[in-house]
Formats: sequence, C-alpha cells, structure tokens
Amino acid sequence: MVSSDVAAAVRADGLTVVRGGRTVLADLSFRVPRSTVTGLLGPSGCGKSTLMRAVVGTQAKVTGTLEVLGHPAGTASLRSRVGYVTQAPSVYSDLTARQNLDYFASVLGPARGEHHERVERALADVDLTSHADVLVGHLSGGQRSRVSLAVALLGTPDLLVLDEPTVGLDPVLRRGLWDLFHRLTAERGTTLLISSHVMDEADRCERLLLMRAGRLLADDTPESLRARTRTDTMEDAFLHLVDTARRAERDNPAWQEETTR
Ligand SMILES: Nc1ncnc2c1ncn2[C@@H]1O[C@H](COP(=O)(O)OP(=O)(O)OP(=O)(O)O)[C@@H](O)[C@H]1O
Repeated sequence: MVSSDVAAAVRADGLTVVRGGRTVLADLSFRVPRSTVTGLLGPSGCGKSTLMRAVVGTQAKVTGTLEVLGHPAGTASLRSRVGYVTQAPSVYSDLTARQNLDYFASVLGPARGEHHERVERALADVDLTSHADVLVGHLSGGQRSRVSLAVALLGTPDLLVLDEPTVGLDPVLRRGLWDLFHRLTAERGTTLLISSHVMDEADRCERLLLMRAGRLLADDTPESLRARTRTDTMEDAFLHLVDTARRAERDNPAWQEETTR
C-alpha cells in the first residue's frame, strides 16, 4: 500500500527498536522531506546507525510506523530505490575501483542508464576517475569509502542513507562530498539522510534530526534550532537541548529508565 504522505521520503511514528533486550530507539516520530539533505546528529552510541538500519530494512525488532518512499521500511520493492553506505567500506580490495563498479553494476542489472555510463558517472561523482584503475586495497581509507559511495550511486537511488560518510576525510574532500550531496538533491531529486557526530556539519544540512540516548531532541532546520535555543552555533544549540532534556529527566525519572543513557 502506498501512503498518502508523499512529501516525506521517510515517515516515522512511535518508532521503537530493542537490541540485546534494551530499548535503543524510543518512540521516535519525524519526517524526512523528499529531495533534501537531512542530517542525523548526536553523540556516539545515541542510536544513529540503528535508526539508519531500520530505515533501510536491516534492523530487527522494530515497532511503530516506519514508511520509506511511501512503503513500509524493508519492503522488497524498495531495495533498488534505497542506497545505503555503512561506516565500513563494503567493496572488494583485490579489484580496482572501476572493476568493483563494473561488478556491482552487472549485479544491479539493466537499470536507469547504460552500464558504462553509469560506472563512469559514479566514478566522476565521487572524484575518483583518476584512481579508477588502482586496486581498492591500495587506496587510502577515504578513497575506499568513496568507492563504496560510488557503488551506492550506481542505481540512482531515490533515497541515499549514509552512515558517517565524511569521517577521516580532509576538509577539501569533505567539502567536495557535501557539494556532491547537494547536487544529488538539486539535479537528481535524491533524498539524503546523513549521520555525523560532527556538529559543524549540521549547517550543511537543510534539516536536522538531533538525537541523544535513543531519543529525538529535535526535528528542525539549523536556523530555527539556533533561533529557538538562542545560540550562535549548532554545538551550543545541541548542548542547550541536552540540558533541557536532562532537566526533564530529573523531573520524570521513569522517562530515562526506559532507554539507554
Ligand atoms: N548488537 C547489539 N546488541 C545490543 N545493543 C547494541 C548492539 N549494537 C549496538 N547496540 C547499542 O545500541 C545503541 C545504539 O548504537 P548505534 O550503533 O546505533 O549508535 P550510533 O549513534 O550509530 O553510534 P556511533 O556514532 O558510535 O556509530 C548503543 O547503546 C549500542 O551499545
């Protein structure tokens, strides 16, 4: 069944996930608008990867409502429409970058665009054309991550879910990747959900989901977050929201017993 909420690429209502007997995501409700770059930010262990796994349909013990592109998360028809890049590069180190892309393009089968063009476009997207014939095992960590990203771009996904794609990259490469993310929304209408624990990346996003300890602290734009917390930086805005949440926990101790700390 297709949802009527067509404006949202992701719609969560009361989303809860239990891992190892603990509630690691508790009652999250939010929207990720289509054709936007939405940042998923919060400290290590707050549940960003778990949320992304739920969105791409690989997370067990998910309850509540979670719709992706109008369908329940994990629906088979979403597989070709959702790209997912994990923190660990998932490409073959004994093949070159181009051979990896050739291989994954043939696994994808006939899709939008010709095989050769798709491979070359994906290499160019991540600025790796000049290293296309180097064995992935001989590339740097950042270059390997970009090969993984190129694989995800091969299928021209409608939703691209990226788990900390800029970790370990120098500022020039980071800027290049953020430029690419915005080009993807503007030129291809792609929706991007990007996790980071670096608050200065928040300002590069059109919308933000701020998380702490399995809960959503905010679902807003960077400008509005700064305005309503009366802060100048995203880091200060986040700290303000954390302090407010802590005060709420003190007033209602049952609240925090349900989730991770
Ligand atoms: N296999 C598992 N079994 C039980 N708990 C888990 C498992 N994997 C992760 N967790 C817990 O779930 C919570 C959320 O983990 P998650 O990896 O989603 O956080 P994260 O925000 O992505 O962290 P990071 O930024 O360090 O990648 C953490 O408290 C973690 O300890």
